[in-house]
Amino acid sequence: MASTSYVSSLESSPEHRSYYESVLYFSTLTPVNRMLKGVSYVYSDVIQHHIYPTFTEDIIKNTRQAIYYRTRFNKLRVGGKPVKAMKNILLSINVCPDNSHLDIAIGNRSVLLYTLNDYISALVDVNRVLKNKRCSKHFLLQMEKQKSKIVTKLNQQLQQNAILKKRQYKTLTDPDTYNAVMYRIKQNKRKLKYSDDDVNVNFDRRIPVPFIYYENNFLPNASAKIKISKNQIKNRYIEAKENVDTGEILIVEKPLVSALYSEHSITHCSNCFVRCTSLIPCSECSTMYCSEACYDEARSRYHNTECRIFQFKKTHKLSITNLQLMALRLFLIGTEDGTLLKHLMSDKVYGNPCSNKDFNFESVYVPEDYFNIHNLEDHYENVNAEEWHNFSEEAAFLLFCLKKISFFNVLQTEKDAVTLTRLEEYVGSLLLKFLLCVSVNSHEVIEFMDLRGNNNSKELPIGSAVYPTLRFASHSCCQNTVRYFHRNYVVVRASRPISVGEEIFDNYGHSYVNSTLKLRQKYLEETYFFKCQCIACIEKWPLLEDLPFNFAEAVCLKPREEINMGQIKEWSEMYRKMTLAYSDQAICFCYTYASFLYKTFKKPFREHTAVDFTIQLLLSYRGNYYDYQTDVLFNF
Ligand SMILES: C[S@@+](CC[C@H](N)C(=O)[O-])C[C@H]1O[C@@H](n2cnc3c(N)ncnc32)[C@H](O)[C@@H]1O
Repeated sequence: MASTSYVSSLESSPEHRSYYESVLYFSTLTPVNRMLKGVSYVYSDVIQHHIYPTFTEDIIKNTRQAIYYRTRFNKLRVGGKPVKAMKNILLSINVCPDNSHLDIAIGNRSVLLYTLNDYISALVDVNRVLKNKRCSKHFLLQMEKQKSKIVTKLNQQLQQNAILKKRQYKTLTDPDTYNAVMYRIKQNKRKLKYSDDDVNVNFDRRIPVPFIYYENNFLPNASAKIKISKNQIKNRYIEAKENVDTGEILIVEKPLVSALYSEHSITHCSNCFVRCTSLIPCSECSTMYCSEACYDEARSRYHNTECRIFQFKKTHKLSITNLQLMALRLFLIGTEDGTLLKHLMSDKVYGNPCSNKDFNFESVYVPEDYFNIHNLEDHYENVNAEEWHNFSEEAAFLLFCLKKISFFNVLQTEKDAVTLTRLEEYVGSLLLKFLLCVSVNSHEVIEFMDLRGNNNSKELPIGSAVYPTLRFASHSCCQNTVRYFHRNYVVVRASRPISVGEEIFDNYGHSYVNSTLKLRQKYLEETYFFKCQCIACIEKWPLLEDLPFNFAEAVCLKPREEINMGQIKEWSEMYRKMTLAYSDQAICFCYTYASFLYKTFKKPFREHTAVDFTIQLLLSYRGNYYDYQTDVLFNF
């Protein structure tokens, strides 16, 4: 690492420019020049001001530190403090180089997991240690004993499950409660599926990610009932090709890129976002994965280069934001770890990050093709000078990190210097472009927690992601879809009947129900650069508390005498008595009731909104759902 060249070049660099001077400069440039020159303009300021004084090569992995945390773990575990003990053993695993001490720490964690009744995770940990055979004979023997204890417990649990099922069957008379309980038992059973030598376990043992029933020939992650269309105002958007029923699945997909929020880095897999009590670390940096399979996938897509950046402890202290991480990953995936760079730079279209080569509506959509990454919406013409300045600084920081790990030396460009080479400048502009893309195309990934002990449930944001098909969906303040997550997969379903030719709408975070017209319009204009013209905005629908709620007051879509009011009364009573836990019956009833309401009464009506909420809540139980009473959960 030739850090000395920085010293000499920085000594001769100009005085640090003021922020306002910089923003003023950006205001004089055309949008294209901001994209092409922005990073080189701020580059020397960024390294001088933010990075250089503290940026030293400092590998995180450290056996001594790992042993220190393990010793603390042992004291805390024996002292009856499992949560603190778990945190310490995770830290030990996190900092430990890939040697026998890592196996000892993993074996120790297995013992704690066993006492917390988390047998599958305990088994996986033991199997990892036994497979590696790196510890002493004595320790391996202890692990063999631990394994037989765990397997016995798992068998007992399976038997208990069967007994519980029979007992519930006899005692439960209310069909809703019965179904909710059966659903929990089913979940539990799924969690208990294992084989004795499991190492690569899929920890998401709740409900599998659903299938798309009608396959789309062009959009591999979407139902055949939708297509991408285009108009002048919105650019691309999603449209129904056929009538869609309430509850139908429209999209199921993995992210193109995602990034876990750092506060969940020792409780969730960094690649698939599953909550997992037996995470393993990357052998070089502190990133944690649920399995070898996830680790391998991350390495094959983006982690090899990113890992070298993470290995600088100080980089961690400066902290890369989620937005930056996703932009970096987009860059690494799109350019195949830099191998395509020279080819792209000399390409007539891709050589200019501002060029607009449109999505190809007539061929099969391959999300990871550079072509499709390049055509992500970036709004480069709408970003103001101050934002350009800030985005340029963020891109310059990423570029600096790439230079620092010799990314460009491999590509045979000039060595470290403050003046950027043409290739480096090009990479800077791509990073800048991808930062813009991520800021308008990403979604927050949510986990749903049932905190029944506290009489409370909550949605926990765990990371962010860009989804290859969902990214085409426009916003509406009264959207016609509902979305939920399985790990970082997204599932999008219709939340009401959608007719052929109607647009499929997502919601970008502000709904007419809980956000005023002024607030949501401001948010959408500032963040997504458009003025919302959805029906709720045009008709100025009131907030939830001011909506009509009485069936007698609701405006009907057909003559009132044709409406079966007896049926409405019956369904509305059933709806009010429903248990708010997932069951197939409950969700089917809500779909039917929602379809009926949307076909019968004009929006906005409070009952529509209530059923929309219930559908979202019930579906949340199907995705990333955790129950404090039955799951082993840690929040550090
Ligand atoms: C996530 S992208 C959606 C796909 C985008 N239209 C495209 O062609 O890639 C978000 C952008 O779509 C446009 N958009 C989304 N909803 C819109 C709406 N209701 N009206 C007008 N433009 C909208 C805005 O330009 C927004 O920044």
